[in-house]
Amino acid sequence: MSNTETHAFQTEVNQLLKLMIHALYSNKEIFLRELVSNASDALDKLRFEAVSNDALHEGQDELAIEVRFDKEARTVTIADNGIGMTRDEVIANIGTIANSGTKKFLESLSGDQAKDSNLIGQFGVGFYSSFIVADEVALETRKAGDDQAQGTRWTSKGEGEFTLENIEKATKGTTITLHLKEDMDEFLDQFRLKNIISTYSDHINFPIKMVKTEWDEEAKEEKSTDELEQVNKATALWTQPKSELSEEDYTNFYQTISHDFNEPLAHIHNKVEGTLEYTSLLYIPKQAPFDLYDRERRYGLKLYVKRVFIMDDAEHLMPAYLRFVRGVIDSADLPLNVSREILQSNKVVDKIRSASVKRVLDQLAKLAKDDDKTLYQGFWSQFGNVLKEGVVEDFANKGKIAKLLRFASTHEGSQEQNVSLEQYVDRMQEGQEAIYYIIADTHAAAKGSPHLEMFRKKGIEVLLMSDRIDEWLVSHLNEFDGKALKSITSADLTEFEEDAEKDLSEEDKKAREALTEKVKKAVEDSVSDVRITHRLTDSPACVVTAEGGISSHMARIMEQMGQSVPAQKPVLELNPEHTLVQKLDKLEDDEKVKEWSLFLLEQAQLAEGDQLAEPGEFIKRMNRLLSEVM
Ligand SMILES: Nc1ncnc2c1ncn2[C@@H]1O[C@H](COP(=O)(O)OP(=O)(O)OP(=O)(O)O)[C@@H](O)[C@H]1O
Repeated sequence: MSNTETHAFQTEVNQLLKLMIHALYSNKEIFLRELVSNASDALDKLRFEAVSNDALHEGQDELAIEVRFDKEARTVTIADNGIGMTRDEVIANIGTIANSGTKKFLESLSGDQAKDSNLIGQFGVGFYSSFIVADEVALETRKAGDDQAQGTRWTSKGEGEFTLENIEKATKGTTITLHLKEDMDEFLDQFRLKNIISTYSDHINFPIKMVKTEWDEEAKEEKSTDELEQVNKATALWTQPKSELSEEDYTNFYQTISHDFNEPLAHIHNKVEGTLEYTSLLYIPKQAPFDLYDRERRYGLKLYVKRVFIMDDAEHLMPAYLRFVRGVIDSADLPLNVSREILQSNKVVDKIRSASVKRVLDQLAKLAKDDDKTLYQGFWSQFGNVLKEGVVEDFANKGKIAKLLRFASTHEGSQEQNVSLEQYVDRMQEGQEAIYYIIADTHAAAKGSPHLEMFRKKGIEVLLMSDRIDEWLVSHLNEFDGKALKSITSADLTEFEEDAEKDLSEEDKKAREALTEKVKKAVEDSVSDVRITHRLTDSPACVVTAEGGISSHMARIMEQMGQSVPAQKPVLELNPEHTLVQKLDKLEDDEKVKEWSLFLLEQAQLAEGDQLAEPGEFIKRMNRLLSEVM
């Protein structure tokens, strides 16, 4: 029974294919790198599974990839004798987009081809890159260990649908045949294909073979022989000494394992010998993938044991906050049958992990120190928010990570996060004890906050934070270089009190006390205290968080996350220099005092980005007060 079925591609796949063909046209030879990389993964998987089940080899001990071309049929074929796929796996893997990150990527496309072409760099291209050069693709596969009658053929012209049928396939593994488009004859050439393989796939861990050609003197052309020859070095790149590897080798290997066609930002290659023996080749990408914040996102590290691939996404080898790191770790000290469970609590893994984390952080510190800041700033804009998680997550490296943080600040005035805590400390004023910051929902709200007025006047720098994670960040980063981090919206800013009150007469002090008492009585249901402010110059009032309380910004985040937040009353601070407050001070009618006090409280809450409990009441009150003065 051939059991032929035709399936429609998910609509997104069509969209993706079109975009890919357009965006990668000038890079079209990468199709071979992608297919060889998939073949190599399939061989890796077979080798790993065959450790516990030798029968999976089906008597073929050599694992290899074969690349052939046929000038008459105009095809290029890539075959592997790896793990293969069942019919169900073909349906799940090829022609469907199961990965939620990919779905999000597709949703973000604008439909404008030029703009979207830039985005494709954030997405791994993989199997679909076949359609850049082919107008018809056939994939024949059989799972290792299955009966030879259980093979599957998948064919598609890349235009909306694919067909599946059952076939007999004598050998395990996958063969992909590309029927080249009209203008792709350049790939029907031994020299060209060999050249692409040695450029991109020289260090694939398995032999890549092609049919040997010989010069035919009579016909005056290269003729195929019956022999196969190996066309790549097939040495795992990470086992080579650094001195023998070029930047280009490192980049090509990165692109092979990551399916990213950007260059990496940096690579870190180490061979460790001694009590522990392992090699690590870690890459920091330039661009964040789309699913960086997806909880189910795969990690980018591959684990090998003595050059045998063990697993992808080895999440125990890197903490979550460095989940963007890609690369390979090859250990000589782990057993081949190591499982994810074993990795979770294994001393060898712990040591490799902490050394690898240190290497990545050191590399980042090196980049951050560069005279040319563009690379580090580029990194920060892509991965800064993920790195901040490290302050919360990685106690041992908190100090190192803190040095890598970058913030927007009143010193620069721009939205770009480019000020380090070290720079801030260097610029601190004489006698300044704390590092001041403000957190708001947006950069504009932080920058426009009335709380900054006094700091501006005194010329004290304030860090402007507006990322979602910043509240957690500062709650775990109490100090830097011996200086406390202090929110300028917290009630506790006593260091400025003395300065503000030193020229006041006793009489003035008493008058101010009377004012705060009067206002407190008027709005005592809504506030925890009323004080004279030290932080305002232009605004009449502001609200601050009571000591030990949760900031209103934090309360909002917690509410959005569905957590219950205990009701809290803010502290209302009044600016005695402001006309409105001076007029309020002169009012005698209790009702009027209450109206004006509530009005000042509510406008201060609005300036803070808080939601008013009764916005309608606020409007009514404001209109009443306005009509009185008009
Ligand atoms: N030669 C092959 N042998 C066995 N399975 C394969 C082969 N080629 C592809 N696959 C399966 O199809 C899946 C999808 O391949 P595809 O190239 O689209 O993406 P990918 O390799 O998973 O990676 P990425 O999303 O990083 O590009 C693979 O994960 C693998 O399970």
